[in-house]
Amino acid sequence: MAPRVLVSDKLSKTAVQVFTDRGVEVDYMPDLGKDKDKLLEIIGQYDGLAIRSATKATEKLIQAATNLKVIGRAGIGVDNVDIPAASRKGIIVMNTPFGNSITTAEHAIAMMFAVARQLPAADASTQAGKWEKNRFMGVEITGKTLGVIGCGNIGSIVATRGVGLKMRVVAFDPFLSHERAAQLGIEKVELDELLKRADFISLHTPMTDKTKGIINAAAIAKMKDGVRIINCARGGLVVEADLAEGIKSGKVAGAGVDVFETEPATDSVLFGLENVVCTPHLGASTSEAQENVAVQVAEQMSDYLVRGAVSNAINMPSITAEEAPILTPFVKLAEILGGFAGQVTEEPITSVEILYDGTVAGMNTNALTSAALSGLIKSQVSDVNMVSAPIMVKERGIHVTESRRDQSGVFETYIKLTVTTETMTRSVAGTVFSDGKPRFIQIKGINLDAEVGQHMVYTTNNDAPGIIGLLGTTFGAAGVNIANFQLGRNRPGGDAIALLYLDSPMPEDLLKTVLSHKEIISAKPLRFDVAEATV
Ligand SMILES: NC(=O)c1ccc[n+]([C@@H]2O[C@H](COP(=O)([O-])OP(=O)(O)OC[C@H]3O[C@@H](n4cnc5c(N)ncnc54)[C@H](O)[C@@H]3O)[C@@H](O)[C@H]2O)c1
Ligand SMILES: O=C(O)[C@H](O)COP(=O)(O)O
Repeated sequence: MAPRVLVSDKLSKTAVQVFTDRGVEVDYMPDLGKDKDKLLEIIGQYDGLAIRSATKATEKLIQAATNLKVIGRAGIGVDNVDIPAASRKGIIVMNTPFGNSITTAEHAIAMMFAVARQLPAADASTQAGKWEKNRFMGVEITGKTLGVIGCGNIGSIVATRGVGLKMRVVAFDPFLSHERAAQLGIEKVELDELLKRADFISLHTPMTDKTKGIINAAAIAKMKDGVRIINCARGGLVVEADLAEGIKSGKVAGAGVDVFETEPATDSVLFGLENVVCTPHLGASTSEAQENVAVQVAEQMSDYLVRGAVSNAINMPSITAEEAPILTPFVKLAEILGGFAGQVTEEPITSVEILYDGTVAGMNTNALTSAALSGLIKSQVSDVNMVSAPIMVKERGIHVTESRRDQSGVFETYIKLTVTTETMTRSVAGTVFSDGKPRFIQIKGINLDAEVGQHMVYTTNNDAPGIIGLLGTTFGAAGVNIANFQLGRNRPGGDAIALLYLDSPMPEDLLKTVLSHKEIISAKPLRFDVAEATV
């Protein structure tokens, strides 16, 4: 059945064509984002949800989204999506990080000019027939200092446009390197210095605990008299009441505000103040940007729903469409190894170590680790996948490490997963054969070569004659067919293990019978999510 996507915000209609061309059914309801109840009622029918900023993907909506696999944001900010809730539910959240950057940077520059020359007020006055030539005395931009807070995709475009306008540009961004600043022709400075030096300040950070309210009364007090502030990033970055005070006192000569603490902003302390230019979150609103983000999000969502490729996901490592088929058998292997460790380990796991050896070490190991963790935790929680597993493992305080090395043994490639609890360490390794099927090749350091089946049993015993016959007879007597039987031991007469691949699940009373044999130390039925053997 074709996957179904709901578009609940005003995306360019080109998105509909992209979805359809790629075999995805799409319902285009651009005003639905505002109708929370209706959205809640129908969201369960969809595999994908495509949004802009009007739809709020809250925890409540996510809980109701029983089939949802992906939320695609046609734009940059994902603060309208409850990412932890989506991750816990295994839903990928993706955005389009570049599609509207130029457009938004241009809006910030437009705001800077509008504020420097009071264009909106001058326009309104002129069209009202007042001809107030003396009222609208502006300032030049050339030679002024532009302070950019947050110098990522948009901030760096604003910065270079500033340089092009013959401004001196200083930027505050803890993640901006001096080399990158030099490349952009700007100066990297600390926040206080930026506040002290800038004639214009433009904000371009995401909304985080650290950036919320970054422009408040204390910050404004440190600024130059007559500073002009532009915010085309997120409303909460500026404390609106403090900015309004700054404007009223004359400390701040003007502000360009595209984003508000509460949106839609139908009322604000900033409305009606002298030289405050407001737009209704128009930063990304050009036909070019909207076409870019709509096409991109529809391509990304379709690629994921149809081909398993992941790009620009906030909560999952990327997997390209080219690598998806190569990665798939290894994703399965990693999940099986995690599944084995999760099912046989009966005490709390404190750490997991995953070793990638040989060719697999050069693959997308982030995705493989997510798959291994998903397998590991599946025995404890029913609803987990590669998106939710890392977060669940973290919540359980399990420490995860990854290592890679060049081919070190007879196998061209293998994955080894080691789990540690308070009392023991257990490892399991596996590989993918040329038939694309996963195999167990080592358990507890004991070599073997076992196919993976849907129903399996893992037993341990002291190496002694007659165990194969004993297990064979016991399973035969219970009418359970053994499809494959693999044994291994560390030394003659030492620790021995057996992995039995069964054609049907192991009945409870058969397990009791197996455990009643004094030669058998432990027996654990296992289940793996692989195709059932045809008998
Ligand atoms: N008005 C609009 O319509 C519109 C359109 C697009 C994007 N946006 C918003 O613009 C903002 C920037 O988008 P972007 O694509 O440039 O993001 P980005 O991730 O490329 O850049 C953000 C930059 O902020 C920096 N940063 C993070 N924490 C910081 C801190 N505490 N102090 C200083 N810098 C910090 C990061 O290092 C990064 O370089 C986002 O909030 C986004 O949602 C608004
Ligand atoms: O983060 C973004 O991309 C912008 O805020 C644009 O939001 P919009 O899609 O609602 O215009």
